[in-house]
Amino acid sequence: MNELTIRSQSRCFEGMVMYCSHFSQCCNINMNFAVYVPPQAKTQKVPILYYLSGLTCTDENFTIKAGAQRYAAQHGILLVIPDTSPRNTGIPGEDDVYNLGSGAGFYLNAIVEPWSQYYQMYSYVTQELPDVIQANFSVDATRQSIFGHSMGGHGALICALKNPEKYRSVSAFAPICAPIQDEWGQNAFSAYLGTDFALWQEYDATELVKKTQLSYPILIDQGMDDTYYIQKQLLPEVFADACQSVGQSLNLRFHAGYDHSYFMIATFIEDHFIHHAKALLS
Ligand SMILES: N[C@@H](CCC(=O)N[C@@H](CS)C(=O)NCC(=O)O)C(=O)O
Repeated sequence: MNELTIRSQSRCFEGMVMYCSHFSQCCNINMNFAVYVPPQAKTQKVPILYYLSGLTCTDENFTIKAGAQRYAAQHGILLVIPDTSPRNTGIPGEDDVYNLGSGAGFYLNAIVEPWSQYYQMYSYVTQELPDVIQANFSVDATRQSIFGHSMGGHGALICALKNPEKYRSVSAFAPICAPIQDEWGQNAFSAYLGTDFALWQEYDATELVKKTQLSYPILIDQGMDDTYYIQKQLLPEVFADACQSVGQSLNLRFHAGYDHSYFMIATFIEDHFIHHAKALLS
């Protein structure tokens, strides 16, 4: 059940970048993910940091662009980078647009046919994938954290907020912060979740933080020249207001001149590792 196919592996900072695939029970199809196994895993069980990518990404974008392996090796943290959706499901139109279907799973469990047959990304990243990682790598499953970018930054926030005990820390680069209030979110939620507004709220970070607070601080970095920030797809201020109203600790940092790209992520990735290492290694 947890059998992995290793598509490729390359040595990196004395550890290993591995591209893997496996049959996912909950998504009902083969899924891809990338892993960075730090050198420390040769002799001990290491903590795990999940990274959820944004719209249009595969397991490759972060792996090749963020420069994360240097810091994962330094801190002895195993990185897991799932794909952003099931692929090649045969659902009509699945590859037609960048913000729905392939590359746009939104880390939720779809209830509307035909998406619901495959698009169970919330269960996949919070339950099935952690089981697969535990069964196949030298990890300490009691020590795991999560971060992500854009759609994946939102994914990280909801996974943490819905599971306050499961993760030790959370952070995000330019996350979508209030999907039920922006166009990307409304488009995806109506396709995947239908018209049940109460269910929409169950997958919205701003709504969730009003109900459940985390005992640890949330770190968010946002570039001020980010087109999607300017177009109000991300709405970090709305999330910040909700955090403030309920006393959730949030370190929201704005950076002049930075856009939505992986250049921004590469610039601030070290700080995110410091943030997570503090929680994972204490
Ligand atoms: N409008 C863009 C949206 C895609 C986009 O900016 N995706 C971000 C995440 S929301 C990303 O990480 N892209 C891949 C990359 O930069 O490597 C498109 O049509 O491609």
